[in-house]
Amino acid sequence: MLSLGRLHLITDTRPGCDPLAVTRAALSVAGPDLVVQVRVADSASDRETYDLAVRVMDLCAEAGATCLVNDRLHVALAVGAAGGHVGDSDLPVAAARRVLGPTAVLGVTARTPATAAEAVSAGASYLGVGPCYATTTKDGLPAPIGPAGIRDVTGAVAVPVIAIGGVTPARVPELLAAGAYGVAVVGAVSTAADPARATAALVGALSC
Ligand SMILES: Cc1ncc(COP(=O)(O)OP(=O)(O)O)c(N)n1
Ligand SMILES: Cc1nc(C(=O)O)sc1CCOP(=O)(O)O
Ligand SMILES: [Mg+2]
Repeated sequence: MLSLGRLHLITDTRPGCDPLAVTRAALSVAGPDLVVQVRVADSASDRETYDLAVRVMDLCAEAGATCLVNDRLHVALAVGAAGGHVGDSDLPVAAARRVLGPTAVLGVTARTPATAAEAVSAGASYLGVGPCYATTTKDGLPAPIGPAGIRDVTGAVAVPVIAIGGVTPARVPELLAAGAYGVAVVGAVSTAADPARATAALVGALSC
C-alpha cells in the first residue's frame, strides 16, 4: 500500500484565515507525517493558487512533509508537489493520472463503494470519503455518511481511505474503527484557538 501520511491538513483560505501560519503550526507538531493539501476558493486565480502553493511547498520541504494540490493539477506540477486531489467537477481520474504521471499521489473523492472502486481502477492512489459529519466549511454537500458510510467504502477498495467532513479528534476512533486509514481536516485545525495543539490532538487520536 502507498506510504501516505494519516493526517491531511487542507488549507483554509476563507477571509480572516491565515493558511501559512496554520500550516507552520501543524508542521511544527506533525512534521514529516503531515500531508498538506493546497485548496483555494474556486474564484482564486491560478497565480494566487501558485503563489500559495509555492510557499506551502517550501514549508513542507523544510519539514519533510508531503504537499498535494487540490483541483489544479498544472499548479501541482508547476510547484513540484507530490500530487493532487480531484473530485467529480475536476478532471476525470484517468486523465488526472495521465497529467500527473504514473508515480504521483492522486487522491480522488468518492462517496460510495461503486464510485470508489471505479476511481481505483482509473488510477487513484487514495480516496477522500465523506462528508462523514456535518460541516460548515463547504456548501452543497450530500448528507453525512457517518462511520457506516466509511465502512462501506473501505470494504470495497484496497487503497487508503481518508475520511473528511466535520472530523474532530473525538470522532477519529470511530472512523479508524470503520477502516479509515486517516483523516482530512480544515476547520478542526484552522479555526482552533491553538492550531498546534489541535494538530497534536489529531495526531494523538490517529496513533491510538
Ligand atoms: C481528502 C479530500 N477529500 C475530498 C475532497 C473534496 O474534493 P472535491 O470533491 O473535488 O471538492 P473540492 O475540495 O474541490 O471543493 C478533498 N479536497 N480532499
Ligand atoms: C473540502 C471538503 N470536501 C468534503 C467532501 O465531503 O467532499 S468535506 C470538505 C470540508 C471539510 O472541512 P472540515 O474539516 O472543516 O469539515
Ligand atoms: Mg475538486
